[in-house]
Amino acid sequence: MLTLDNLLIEQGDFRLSADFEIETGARVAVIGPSGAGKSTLLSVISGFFTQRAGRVLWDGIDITGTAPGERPLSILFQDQNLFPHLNLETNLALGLNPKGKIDRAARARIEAALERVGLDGFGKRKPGQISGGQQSRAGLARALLRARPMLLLDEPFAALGPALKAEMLALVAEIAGEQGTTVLMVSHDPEDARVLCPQTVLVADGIAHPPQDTAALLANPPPVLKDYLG
Ligand SMILES: Nc1ncnc2c1ncn2[C@@H]1O[C@H](COP(=O)(O)OP(=O)(O)OP(=O)(O)O)[C@@H](O)[C@H]1O
Repeated sequence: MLTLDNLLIEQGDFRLSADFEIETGARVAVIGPSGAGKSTLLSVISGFFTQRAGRVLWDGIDITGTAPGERPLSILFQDQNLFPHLNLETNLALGLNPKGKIDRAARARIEAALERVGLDGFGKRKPGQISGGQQSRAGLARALLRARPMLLLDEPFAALGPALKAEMLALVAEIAGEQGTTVLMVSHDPEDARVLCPQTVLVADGIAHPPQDTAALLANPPPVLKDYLG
């Protein structure tokens, strides 16, 4: 279980509070107006940005002071955070250990992860030598390989066409289901929330609200969400 305990986030004039829990294995969309603080909330959970007050806990253990790489999570951004000068094999190996060392066991796991996302035989290619959709798959393969309890997605599939995006969301659902992964996904597309996430955290007016039923929220959105959805 992820617990955001009385979090207060400040960034210049910007303030955001969050005080709720997310059950293990839940899939939760994070939606709200541009600039509301969705990415910042994910940065605090992943440890790249430090909150003003409050704590982040995983299964009751305080991870507030834990370095990003040591937290029980993987995070995927739109650019898939792949290193352009390294081939996919090495990019994936860096998900396993910080030096990217590839022994026989690691190679087998990397090959299995690439195969799982439909990229078998692509290990020696660099990110620039594959398509955007394939880069998304490679990013997901690295997250899959790390097999951390939480997967944070910050609009990783926003640049993909509708068919590819649907395919990636289905792949996330499948892999998260198998590994029991807790998923938090920032998206501007309410359809993504509908498809992947039974629950949604609404971030608006300085508050990250506790998770609520996605279908009910989208069927009857509060004014701030209605304005944003158009
Ligand atoms: N380095 C910074 N210094 C001060 N304020 C910042 C900084 N970076 C972001 N902000 C502010 O923090 C707020 C939250 O930004 P954030 O990127 O988390 O919003 P978001 O909901 O993810 O937006 P979007 O949907 O447009 O990506 C914004 O109002 C932004 O202007």
